Amino acid sequence: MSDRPAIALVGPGAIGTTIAAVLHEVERTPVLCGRTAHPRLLLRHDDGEIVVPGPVLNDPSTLGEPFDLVFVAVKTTQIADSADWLAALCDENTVVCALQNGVEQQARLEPYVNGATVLPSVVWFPAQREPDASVWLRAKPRLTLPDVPPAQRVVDALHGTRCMVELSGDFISIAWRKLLLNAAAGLMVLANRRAGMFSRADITELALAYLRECLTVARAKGAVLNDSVAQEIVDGFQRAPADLGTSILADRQANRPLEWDIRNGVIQRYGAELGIATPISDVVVPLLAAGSEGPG
Ligand SMILES: NC(=O)C1=CN([C@@H]2O[C@H](COP(=O)(O)OP(=O)(O)OC[C@H]3O[C@@H](n4cnc5c(N)ncnc54)[C@H](OP(=O)(O)O)[C@@H]3O)[C@@H](O)[C@H]2O)C=CC1
Ligand SMILES: CC(C)(CO)C(=O)C(=O)O
Repeated sequence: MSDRPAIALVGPGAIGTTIAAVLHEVERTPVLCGRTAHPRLLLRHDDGEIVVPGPVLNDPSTLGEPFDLVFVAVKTTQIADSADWLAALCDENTVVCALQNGVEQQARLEPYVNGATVLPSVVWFPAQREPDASVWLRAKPRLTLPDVPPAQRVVDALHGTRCMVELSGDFISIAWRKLLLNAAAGLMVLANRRAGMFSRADITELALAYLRECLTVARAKGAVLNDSVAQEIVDGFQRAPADLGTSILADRQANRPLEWDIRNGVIQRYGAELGIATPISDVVVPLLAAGSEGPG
C-alpha cells in the first residue's frame, strides 16, 4: 500500500456493514461513504456484535485524495447515483472491489472509476438489514476473487479478519454458479416468500427447470458447470432456514428498485444474443421488471 488513504467503502448497507465491521475489528476501519449519514454501523453475528464508529459521510466533496482500495457495496441500481463518490475516491492507482451480485461488475463500474482497476467478487454470505439499519449476518463471511495481481490488495486488507477470501483461477465459472443461485432466488420475489417455499414440489420443479435454462446460457458464456449444479442449488435452498430471504426480496418488500436485470434479465439478454431460447426467463423477467418499475 502507498501512503495515500488506505481503504474506503461506498454503500454501508447489509454487505458493506459486514465488510466495514470485519475490517474495523482488525483496526483497518474504512472511510464510510453513504447516502444516509448514520452515526455508526452495527453488525450482529453469531458470537455477538461489532460497532463501527461513524459517521457515515454523505458528501463526496469533503474527500481529499483518491484511495488505494475502494469496496463498492451499493446495489447495482444505485451505481449511477454513487458517481460522485467514485469520482472522488478513485484514480488509475486505485483497486475497486465490487461487492455486488452479477457477472457484469466490471462493465457496470468501469465508466465511473477514473481508470481504476475494477476487481469483481462473489459475495457468498447472506446479510439482512434490519429496520433500525443494523445488519444481521446470517453466515460466515466469504468472498471469492479472480486470481489476478490486483486481488492481492483485497487479500492483504482482509487478512486476519473473520471474512474468508478465496482466489480462483476459473472465476467465470464461480461467478456464474453464484448468478444461478441469485436467479433462482428471484422466484422468492414472485411468490413473496422466503427459502421455505422451496420445500414445495411444484416450486422445486420450476426452480430446476429455470436453473437448467440458466445453465445452458452460462455454459455458452464460458462457465464450466456440471448438470448437478441445478439440483445442488435447490438442495441449498431446502437446507436453508425457512425464513432466509434474499436481498432482492428485501428490496421488493420495501418497494425499492430491484436488481432484476443483473440477476435475471442477464440470462434472457445473453440467451437472445446467442440464439438460446429462454422461455422461463421470458415469463420471470417481465414480472420482476414490472415489480421493480411498474407502472401501476
Ligand atoms: N444482502 C445480501 O445478503 C447479499 C447482497 N449481495 C449483493 O451486494 C450488493 C449490495 O447489497 P446489500 O448490501 O444487500 O444492499 P443494501 O441495500 O443493504 O445497501 C446498499 C447501501 O448503499 C447505500 N447507498 C445507496 N445509494 C447510495 C449512494 N448514492 N451513495 C452512497 N451510498 C449509497 C445505501 O444507503 P442508505 O443507508 O441510504 O440505504 C446502503 O447503505 C448488491 O449487489 C446485492 O445483490 C450479494 C450477496 C448477499
Ligand atoms: C444471500 C444470497 C446468496 C441469496 O440469493 C444473495 O446473494 C442475496 O441475497 O443477494
